Amino acid sequence: MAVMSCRSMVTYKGGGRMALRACGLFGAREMGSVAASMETLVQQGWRVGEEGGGGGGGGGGRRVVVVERQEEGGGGRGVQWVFLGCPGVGKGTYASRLAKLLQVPHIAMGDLVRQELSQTSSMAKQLATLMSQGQLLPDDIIIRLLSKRLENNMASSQSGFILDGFPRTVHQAEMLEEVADIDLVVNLKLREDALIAKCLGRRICSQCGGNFNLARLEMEESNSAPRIFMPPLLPPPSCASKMTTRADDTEEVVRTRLRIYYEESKPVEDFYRGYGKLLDFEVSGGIPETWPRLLAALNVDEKHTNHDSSHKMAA
Ligand SMILES: Nc1ncnc2c1ncn2[C@@H]1O[C@H](COP(=O)(O)OP(=O)(O)O)[C@@H](O)[C@H]1O
Repeated sequence: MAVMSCRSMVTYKGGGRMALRACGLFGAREMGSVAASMETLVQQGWRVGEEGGGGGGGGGGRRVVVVERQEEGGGGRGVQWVFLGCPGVGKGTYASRLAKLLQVPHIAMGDLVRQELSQTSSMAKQLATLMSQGQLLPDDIIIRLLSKRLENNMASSQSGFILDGFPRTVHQAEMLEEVADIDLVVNLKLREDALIAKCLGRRICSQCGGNFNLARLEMEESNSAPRIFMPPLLPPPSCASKMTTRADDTEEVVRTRLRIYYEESKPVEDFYRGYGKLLDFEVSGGIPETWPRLLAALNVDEKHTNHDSSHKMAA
C-alpha cells in the first residue's frame, strides 16, 4: 500500500461512501500513525486504494489514499456541518446541542487544542503562549489534531460531524473542501459589545467541564445592532465553587481574537457563501429563545432525532 509522506483527513462521500484521504501536504512525520490507522481500517473491512498522484514527482506531489466501504443498509451518512462565528457567539453551545440531537460527533477545535496543551509535550508551551495572546495556531498543528480526531471517529464507525472552530482561514477552508463534502455552514452572528461581554462572563466548571455564563445582557437597538436580551447561564450549586475562567478571555485578548477573526476568518464566510453553503443566523437572545429559532432555520425537528439527511442548502 502506497502511503507516502502524508497526513490524513477523513471525508464521507455521498451515498454512504466513506473515504480517508491522506495527502502529501504536511510532511512525513505522521506517516507512521496514518499507516497504523490504515492497517486498522483494513482489518475492519475497508477497501484501500489510491487516487490521483502526480504533481511533478520529487516527493512534492500529492497522493490521496482512499479508504471506502459501502455502509450496510444503504443508509445516508450523518450531517457534515461547520459552525462559524466570532469568539463568544455561542458556537460551542449550539454546535454541541445539535451534534447530540443529530447523533454526530461535535468536534471543537479549541477543545482539541486545550487537550493538547494539557499534555506535557514539547510544543505545549509554545502553543500556550500563542493561544494566550489570542493568535491562531500554525496550520500543521491544527491539521494534525483534527486529522487524529477524524481518524478516531472513523475507526469507531462514527459518521458525520459538526465542526466548530475549523476552518478559521481561507487556506484551512480550501484544505477541508478537498477532503470533505461539507453540506452546510452555519454562520452565527452577534453584535460586538455582546460578544465581548459574553467572553468576559464565560466560566467553566473545573470538575465537570460544564460551560456557564455570568453575563446578563440587555442592550437596546443602536445603529445597525439589534436589541439583545440574554439572561445569564448560572451554574448549579454543585459547580458554583469550581468556576474557572479561560486565560484568553481577558478583554485585551478577546479584542485581539476579534480583530484576528475579522482579518482571517471573515473571508471564510465569503468562501462558503460563494459555494452557496452559508446560512447566516443572528443570535439575539438566550438559549431558550435561540435554540428553537435555530432548529427552525435549519429545518431540524427536535422530536425526530433520526435525522438522515445531509441537509444541503436549497439551491
Ligand atoms: N482552526 C484553528 N486555527 C488556528 N488556531 C485555532 C483554530 N481553532 C482553535 N485555535 C486556537 O485555539 C484558540 C481557542 O479556540 P476556541 O476555543 O475555538 O476559541 P474562540 O472562543 O476564539 O472561538 C484560538 O484562539 C486559537 O489560538
